[in-house]
Amino acid sequence: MAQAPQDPFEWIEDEALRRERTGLVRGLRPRPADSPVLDLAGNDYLGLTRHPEITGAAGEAAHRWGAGATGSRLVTGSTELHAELERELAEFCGFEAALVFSSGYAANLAAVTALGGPGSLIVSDAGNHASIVDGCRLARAETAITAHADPEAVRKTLGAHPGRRALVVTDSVFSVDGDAAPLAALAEICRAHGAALLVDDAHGLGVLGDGGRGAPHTAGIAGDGGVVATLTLSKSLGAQGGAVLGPARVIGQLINTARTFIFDTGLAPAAAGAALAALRLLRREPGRAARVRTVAGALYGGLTARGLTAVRPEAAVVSVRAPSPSAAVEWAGACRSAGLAVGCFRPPSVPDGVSRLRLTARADLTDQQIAWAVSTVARTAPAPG
Ligand SMILES: Cc1ncc(COP(=O)(O)O)c(C=O)c1O
Repeated sequence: MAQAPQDPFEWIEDEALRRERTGLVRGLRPRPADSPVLDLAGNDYLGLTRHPEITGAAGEAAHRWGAGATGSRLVTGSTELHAELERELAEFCGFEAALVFSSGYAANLAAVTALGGPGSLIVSDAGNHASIVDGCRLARAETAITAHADPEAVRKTLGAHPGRRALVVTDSVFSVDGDAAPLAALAEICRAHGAALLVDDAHGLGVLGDGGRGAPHTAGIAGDGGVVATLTLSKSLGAQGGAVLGPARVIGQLINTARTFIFDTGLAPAAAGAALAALRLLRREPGRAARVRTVAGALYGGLTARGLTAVRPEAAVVSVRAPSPSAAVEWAGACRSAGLAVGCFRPPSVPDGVSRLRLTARADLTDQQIAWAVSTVARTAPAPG
């Protein structure tokens, strides 16, 4: 008798069961447009995503150029919006040239794979964002993972491979804990070893330094011939998309070899228009960057004064330690029920044993909202285990 055919997705149920047992189930919930919840989970650091100037620019761009880019820019060409955005981003952050991508994720895949090819060495910080990790996997280079924010480990690794083409890659501000990379030291080490340095400044743009020009500019390394940066347009600029900034010859190399540029539809005109309008607004109102840092400091100060363990924030991310994945989920849920949305980080987004609530500072928060957010997080905290 013929056997009943096997269920091709039985394994999914086994995995789902395992996630349930370990408190790691993820799911989507509806997001009403006019939610009364105070949002400290998103990355709208400058409070620009609903700013009428930005949404207006997005609408105008879509009206003029279409809702989508319709293809790769190598096929359909570059709109003046894309060109202006690239010119102004590069100039603002202190680099020679820029190239925009459909996301920060795609920008990181592009930069890591194009600059760290087969035969080369990539030296990547253990705390780097998943898009860098994936870039390393796709690059087909030898990858050395170094201890978190440890320049001496980078020096030692490069020293063990003299004369080898090498790329050192790091987040400027790390996504989970909001701590900073030692950029000046890394740049000096890279210079001494003839290695390139790639800095993912997703969390620095719009927040760090003079008017929000970002971490490489602040560290005084933006114009170095060996330094390249990646950005996202989806956090401080309130839009969507990503960019790579660096010497013109690096940008030329990306246009010719980066698969996420060549085989991906270009950045949507609405996103390019919104990001450009946000960048111009930031230049007009540079105080927004400093305000984000003040708000982050006030959140951190309030939370630690109430006995919670948090990491001193370098930019907008304020990370609070949770005792376990399930405690983090319950804590974030209790905050939401009280009207406060906070991020909840647990494995596999972060290493085992590391669960966090993450609050993101926003320039448009009032002092009253900050005080209320602090008291809500403290009041809903799980009892110390
Ligand atoms: C450090 C870092 N790099 C890259 C990205 C990816 O950017 P995007 O969301 O634009 O793809 C993020 C976003 O979460 C990030 O935090």
